[in-house]
Amino acid sequence: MLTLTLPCPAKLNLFLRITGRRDDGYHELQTVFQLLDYGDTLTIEYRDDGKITLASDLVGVNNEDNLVIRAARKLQTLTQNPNLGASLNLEKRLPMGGGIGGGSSDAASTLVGLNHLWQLGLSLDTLAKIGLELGADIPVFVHGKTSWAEGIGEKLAPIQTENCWYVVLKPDCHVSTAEIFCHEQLTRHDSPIKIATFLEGGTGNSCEPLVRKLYPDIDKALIWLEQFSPARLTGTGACVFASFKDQVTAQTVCEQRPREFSGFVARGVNTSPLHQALGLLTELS
Ligand SMILES: C[C@@](CO)(OP(=O)(O)O)[C@H](O)COP(=O)(O)OP(=O)(O)OC[C@H]1O[C@@H](n2ccc(N)nc2=O)[C@H](O)[C@@H]1O
Ligand SMILES: Nc1ncnc2c1ncn2[C@@H]1O[C@H](COP(=O)(O)OP(=O)(O)O)[C@@H](O)[C@H]1O
Repeated sequence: MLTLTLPCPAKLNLFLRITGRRDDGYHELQTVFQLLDYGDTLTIEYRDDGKITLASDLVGVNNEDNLVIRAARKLQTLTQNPNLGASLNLEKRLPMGGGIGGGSSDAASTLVGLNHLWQLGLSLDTLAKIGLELGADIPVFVHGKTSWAEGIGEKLAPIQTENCWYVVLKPDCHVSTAEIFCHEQLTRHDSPIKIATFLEGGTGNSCEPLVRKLYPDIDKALIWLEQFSPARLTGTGACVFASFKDQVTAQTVCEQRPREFSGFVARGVNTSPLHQALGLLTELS
């Protein structure tokens, strides 16, 4: 097959605790990455002239800085085969800087897709390690399973979460992950918890108090969504979310949102739509 069209699903952080800080400044976390059946779409066309090109509707990011191109070039360098190339086309649906992992998921689909198209035969573990050098959130999308995560998000253990629907709201602001992690008021010493505590529902997002204070629009979105179901920040924001038992209820809530928030409804999935599209779980895991 010479062309692949692949999903790049979003994630939510169902909770987020910051348990420490490494010598390199990166923070150690505990989180659950919940994959969603909603995301960007990446098309990859094989080329045999060694060129890598990208067409993208992402505004504000140069192609050379786009994680898709950066991931493709990194993999190409490792292959040491000057003929392997690709024309990539990225259709963005996920808001940038939303804490829902759009750029990371695009990069993961690039790595997994090119591995397939270029017939490199690299394992998901190897692809995840390559991805981790580009961003802490890439490994979970490479492995493609809703997971309990530790370390900086690279130590992953798949878990099964309840089958539910999420309303995700994006206030009209952009949160820089680096800004939040550098902030002096960030809580950095949460005690580690066990999975049972998460399953009992006794957890939150440690970035949320600071982000709410710095971004009043996010605070407003959380207050609005709380009317319907417990609401939370994902990652370092800017998106907030709440879960619902069925699609109709979630859609009804989403449609009532104040127009200052964009939003979408998505189903939580335990296996990534990317892996379902490629039938990868049996082939590579
Ligand atoms: C904290 C999370 C939770 O999902 O936030 P979101 O980005 O999704 O909101 C992520 O792990 C983020 O992952 P990602 O967005 O890939 O972060 P990176 O590009 O690797 O890092 C951006 C910057 O954030 C800081 N950073 C990031 C992750 C981490 N565990 N500790 C950090 O201190 C570092 O200053 C780094 O330079
Ligand atoms: N394909 C891409 N999609 C989104 N952002 C990208 C992409 N490539 C590079 N970026 C950069 O990565 C940053 C984080 O983007 P994103 O993954 O959407 O946010 P988050 O990490 O908050 O979920 C953006 O601010 C942007 O500068």
